[in-house]
Amino acid sequence: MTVVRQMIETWRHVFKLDPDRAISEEDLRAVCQSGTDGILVGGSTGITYDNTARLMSGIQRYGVPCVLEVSDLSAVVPGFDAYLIPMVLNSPDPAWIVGHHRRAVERYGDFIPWELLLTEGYIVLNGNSAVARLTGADTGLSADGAAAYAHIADKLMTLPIVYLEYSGSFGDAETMQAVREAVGHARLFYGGGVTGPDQAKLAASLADTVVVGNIIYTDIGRALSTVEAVKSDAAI
Ligand SMILES: CC(C)=CCC/C(C)=C/CC/C(C)=C/CC/C(C)=C/CC/C(C)=C/CC/C(C)=C/CC/C(C)=C/COP(=O)(O)OP(=O)(O)O
Ligand SMILES: O=P(O)(O)OC[C@@H](O)CO
Ligand SMILES: [Mg+2]
Repeated sequence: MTVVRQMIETWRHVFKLDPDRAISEEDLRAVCQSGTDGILVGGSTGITYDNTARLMSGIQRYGVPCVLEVSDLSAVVPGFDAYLIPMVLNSPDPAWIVGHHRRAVERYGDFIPWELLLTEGYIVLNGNSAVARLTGADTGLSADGAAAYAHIADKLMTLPIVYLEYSGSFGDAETMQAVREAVGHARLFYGGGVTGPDQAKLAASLADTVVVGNIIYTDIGRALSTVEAVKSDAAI
């Protein structure tokens, strides 16, 4: 197992910071010193080399693991602890599954530090999210349909991460349960609509790793409260 795989195996809670959104120094420090297991840097639109590099530098002052979730080839910045590479499994457009990836591998070739890369099999389920619009993901899946993608990612593709993505809204319980049952060896990431302790505990009871994003920018206190909620053993 690679070092970065070992690292994510320990993650229960991570914050996702978007290079395209402003955050104060005070809030950045609070997020980085919150006791979270890592910071994911990522977003689906407006991501540039400069805003990504600036955010990376800000986070790295605090010593928390800092990982780039690559969404744009022009914004691959050296210096992160690891690179997560999304594949949107329920997109009908192969560009979001392997197309951009082929271009990236052609472009970076021998310079790719493969031991720092991990692939994420995304299942995108909130049709109103930016990532669903960008990738045209088929968000009308039943619980069984979502679980089928999870089986494909976990068993046929043996991906290290299955990412159940409801960005902007909290997930459907039946679907979350079905995906949980389908994922065996992969790490199950859940993200979407975790805005306080109750949702954080519920997500933590089903997923291995809970990702908290948008609430950082609207209510920092509630965002910080999710760390302890996820890391405490009790599930609601
Ligand atoms: C020396 C050195 C560092 C070399 C570089 C090595 C390297 C990392 C090379 C790249 C290798 C590679 C294969 C790259 C893939 C390139 C690529 C562009 C792939 C496409 C990825 C993809 C499917 C993107 C779609 C969007 C997506 C899934 C983004 C993930 C993050 C996400 C869902 C954010 C949420 O978005 P947000 O904007 O917050 O949405 P809301 O508004 O709904 O909140
Ligand atoms: O922004 P939220 O809704 O918390 O979702 C987190 C993350 O899964 C987004 O990619
Ligand atoms: Mg977001």
